[in-house]
Amino acid sequence: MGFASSKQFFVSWEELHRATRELARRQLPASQWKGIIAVSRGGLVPSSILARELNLRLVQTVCITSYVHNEQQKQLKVLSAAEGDGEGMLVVDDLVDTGNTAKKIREMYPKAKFITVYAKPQGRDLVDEYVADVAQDTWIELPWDMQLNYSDPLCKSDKID
Ligand SMILES: O=P(O)(O)OC[C@H]1O[C@H](OP(=O)(O)OP(=O)(O)O)[C@H](O)[C@@H]1O
Ligand code: HPA
Ligand SMILES: [Mg+2]
Repeated sequence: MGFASSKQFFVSWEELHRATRELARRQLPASQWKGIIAVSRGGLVPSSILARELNLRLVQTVCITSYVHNEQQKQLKVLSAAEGDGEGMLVVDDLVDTGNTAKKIREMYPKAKFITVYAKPQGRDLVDEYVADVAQDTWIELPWDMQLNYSDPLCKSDKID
């Protein structure tokens, strides 16, 4: 779990799909968009769903990796990036948390519309549009990071011989 997060919000594939379709609906008419820039990796699945819904065939990526520097500060490194200033493009990420990634994206693509599925308070003003609010102290568990597991019932039945 991420530091500074005391709670967890578990997102199923169905819920992610529903929320991302809602995000797509809000981007109509699709004719205003040239394509999508997916913020890899978290933005890849939402971008695929958006591209299908909006019938956009141009899907590019910006590949950013973050690592913790000096035990505290998150540093970002851009491994590869779609060219241009983002004009006519939707830049898509799964979520905004502290807003570090969003700040970098805005610098790189000042003319793009930056959208995410989930947003926490610290970063939400940096996003042009998002679907669901999540509290700052809550870690979002995304479906590709989870698996189905057996869960014990709340009450165990006594064994009958
Ligand atoms: O608002 P922030 O605090 O910057 O956090 C949000 C970013 O963090 C996650 O990506 P991460 O850098 O963990 O890499 P990933 O997409 O490859 O999982 C998420 O996908 C966002 O891109
Ligand atoms: N969940 C998953 N990845 C993240 C989060 C989160 O809440 N915040 C930053 N990266
Ligand atoms: Mg990411």
